[in-house]
Amino acid sequence: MSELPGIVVTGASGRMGQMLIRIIRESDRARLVGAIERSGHEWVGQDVGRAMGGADCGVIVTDEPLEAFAKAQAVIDFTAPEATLEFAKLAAQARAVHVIGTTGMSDEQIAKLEPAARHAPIVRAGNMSLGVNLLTQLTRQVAAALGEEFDIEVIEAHHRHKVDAPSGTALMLGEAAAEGRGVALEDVSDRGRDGITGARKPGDIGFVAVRGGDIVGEHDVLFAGEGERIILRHVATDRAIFARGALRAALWGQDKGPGQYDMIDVLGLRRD
Ligand SMILES: NC(=O)c1ccc[n+]([C@@H]2O[C@H](COP(=O)([O-])OP(=O)(O)OC[C@H]3O[C@@H](n4cnc5c(N)ncnc54)[C@H](O)[C@@H]3O)[C@@H](O)[C@H]2O)c1
Ligand SMILES: O=C(O)C1=N[C@H](C(=O)O)CCC1
Repeated sequence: MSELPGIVVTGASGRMGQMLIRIIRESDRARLVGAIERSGHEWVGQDVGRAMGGADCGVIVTDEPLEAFAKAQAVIDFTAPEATLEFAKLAAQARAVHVIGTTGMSDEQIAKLEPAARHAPIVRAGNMSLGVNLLTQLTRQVAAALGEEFDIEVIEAHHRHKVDAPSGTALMLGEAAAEGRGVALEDVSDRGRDGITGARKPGDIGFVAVRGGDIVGEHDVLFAGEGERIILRHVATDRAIFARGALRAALWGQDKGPGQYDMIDVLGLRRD
């Protein structure tokens, strides 16, 4: 029997990094072969099992990604935009599948992934859970059915440590709503109201971001009409849903050619 795919986790000490390491170590379909942290981080040089408060697992945290990627079949990366751009180049060099969960990337940064995707598969999604990816489909359908007499607002809530807004998930849902309406999100997006804003513009898609405590991630897509409202909601209560989705993407990518993919591809939800 051939060896299980080897996976490297970047941002090993982070909320998602630790969850990913746990899920991969529990899996009988993949092996953890590397853990990356930024230079100077106290975990560098330590066994990642021990750094996480358990027993040694034989994987030493390193700040030398290329060396680690060269031994792997996939890299799972939930870090920060600039780090992810660097990891994309290195994963492409190693011909490893790069699964990107990092959010808050600008359009310019996303465009910079293209050269890497010419050499190896990249799977990127602002939310790797099955539930949210299904919700994007429902959002597109409802937006297409309702028309502009229903105002669309995407309301998201996350923990106090989150650094980007709107969340990657909120933007996915906004994109889906815009697609359903046959418009470009950038033309109708309303992000951040303050002061005398004037009345709501018909057709706008609004975003509201709540930050507090330990909220894992909650998203409502509100369709507000005259005399009635529809609310599509996803509530995440456990980061394991994102980690399981990312591992699924890493395994799915093993027999795919170079290119950019998302979780709709991984989950087989693409319609045409
Ligand atoms: N797509 C999804 O399903 C999903 C789910 C949850 C979180 N996220 C996103 O994942 C990212 C991380 O979230 P988090 O809550 O784990 O954050 P976090 O701050 O807990 O972890 C980020 C980790 O990345 C590390 N890091 C930063 N720069 C690095 C570098 N150059 N080299 C190596 N490591 C580096 C940090 O040291 C930290 O350990 C965010 O963008 C978040 O929005 C996405
Ligand atoms: O905790 C976070 O940060 C999350 N980020 C993703 C987003 O921006 O949508 C997914 C949910 C959790």
